[in-house]
Amino acid sequence: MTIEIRLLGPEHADEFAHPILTAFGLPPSPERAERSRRLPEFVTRIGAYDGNAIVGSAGAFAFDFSTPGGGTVPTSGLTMVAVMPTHRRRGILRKLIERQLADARDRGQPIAALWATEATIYGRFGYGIAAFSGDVSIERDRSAFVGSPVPFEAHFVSEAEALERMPPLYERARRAAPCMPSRSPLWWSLRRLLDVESTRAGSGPLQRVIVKVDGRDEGYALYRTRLEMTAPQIPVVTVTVQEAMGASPAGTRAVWRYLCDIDLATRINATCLSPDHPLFLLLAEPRRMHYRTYDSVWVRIVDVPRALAARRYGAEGSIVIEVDDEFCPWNTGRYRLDAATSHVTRTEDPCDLRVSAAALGSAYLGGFSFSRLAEIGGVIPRTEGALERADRMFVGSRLPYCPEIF
Ligand SMILES: CC(=O)SCCNC(=O)CCNC(=O)[C@H](O)C(C)(C)COP(=O)(O)OP(=O)(O)OC[C@H]1O[C@@H](n2cnc3c(N)ncnc32)[C@H](O)[C@@H]1OP(=O)(O)O
Repeated sequence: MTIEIRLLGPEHADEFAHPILTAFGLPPSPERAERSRRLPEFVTRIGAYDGNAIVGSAGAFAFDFSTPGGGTVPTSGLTMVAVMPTHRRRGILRKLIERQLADARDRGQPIAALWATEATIYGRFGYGIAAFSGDVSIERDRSAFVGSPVPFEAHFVSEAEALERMPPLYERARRAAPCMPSRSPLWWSLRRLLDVESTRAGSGPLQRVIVKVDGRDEGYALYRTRLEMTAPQIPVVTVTVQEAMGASPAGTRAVWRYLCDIDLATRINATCLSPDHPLFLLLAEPRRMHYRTYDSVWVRIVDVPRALAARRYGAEGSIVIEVDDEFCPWNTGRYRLDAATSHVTRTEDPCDLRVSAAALGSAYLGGFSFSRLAEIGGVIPRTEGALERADRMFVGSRLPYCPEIF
């Protein structure tokens, strides 16, 4: 059996989707394929072929992730990875990832990122777990906030208004937290604001709300409601939040207060909230949001010097990091990082820290300290105080947070 790896154009979107639809048990959807064709972020479709039959696929979005300190880094967002069950465990995934990372390098994307279906798959390719998220189900009758209330106004907006007023609020939030992808206007309309039957999962139409504090747009909510009548004629409404974003602390407080005060609602459900989400401090009874966590984004460093130069650091000083990278051998070597300027140079100087590619992926956005990673072996300190110095540089004020599964 010879497997050929081919790059596919958007005109092959239907064929490209075949392996992932088979894996997830979904029927072909011309509408979904058309939407994916139109997304400017969807730049790479890789197919694995056995003769004329597609037997594996991997796609990649091109977007910019926010980095600690308010910068951004071009990112290859791996998506729709699947190998047909008839062809599993013959090395096809390995070939697809090799091609994805070569493609990312050609495009000048210093990092790659993904959401994994199974956490056991991607570590071997140098992806490190970089962020966690959680789902909540807030008990509305236990949703009192601590602190002083913030007066606000909430307004329903049309899709066109949402498309104009929500992206700037998202951008303000993105500057404050690492790991948030940039979004084109089409990403907004084809993914975030999309309101077709297949996206509703039994709930009602998408509600689009902007909250204003002191007369200024400060946050937004995208959500649906679902009414069920329980005996004896007791209405129970569940609010399912697609995205709720505050552009400022006041905006965050206002938008969640709005959601928690919707009449008839008993539960407010939301997904993809960061482990340091403000709700942990806003709610008088944070336990009553029933936060359940899972690994979210995995990061793979594709180009070490460019990736390190694309973020800011929390302490000054310099450090020499030696990277071991079997899968992307061009990364292997020693790098001196000057934290004040984010300047990175290759060096032959003795190293302060040795890190695996996956450990560097885990530390890059500040989700894990080098000290913590050293405890499980992905980081080896070579000089006195190196771990503490690296931690002061890399760990930011916010945990990485990706509000959306891609
Ligand atoms: C970013 C995303 O899109 S996440 C979506 C991932 N896709 C899915 O979950 C769909 C269902 N799963 C599949 O289609 C396949 O099992 C895939 C794509 C995960 C793996 O494809 P395969 O071609 O079988 O993988 P391949 O043979 O290249 O294996 C490479 C290595 O990964 C290991 N591996 C592959 N899949 C898994 C898995 N699910 N769990 C644990 N290890 C795995 C293999 O054992 C092999 O290890 P080795 O290098 O030590 O020998």
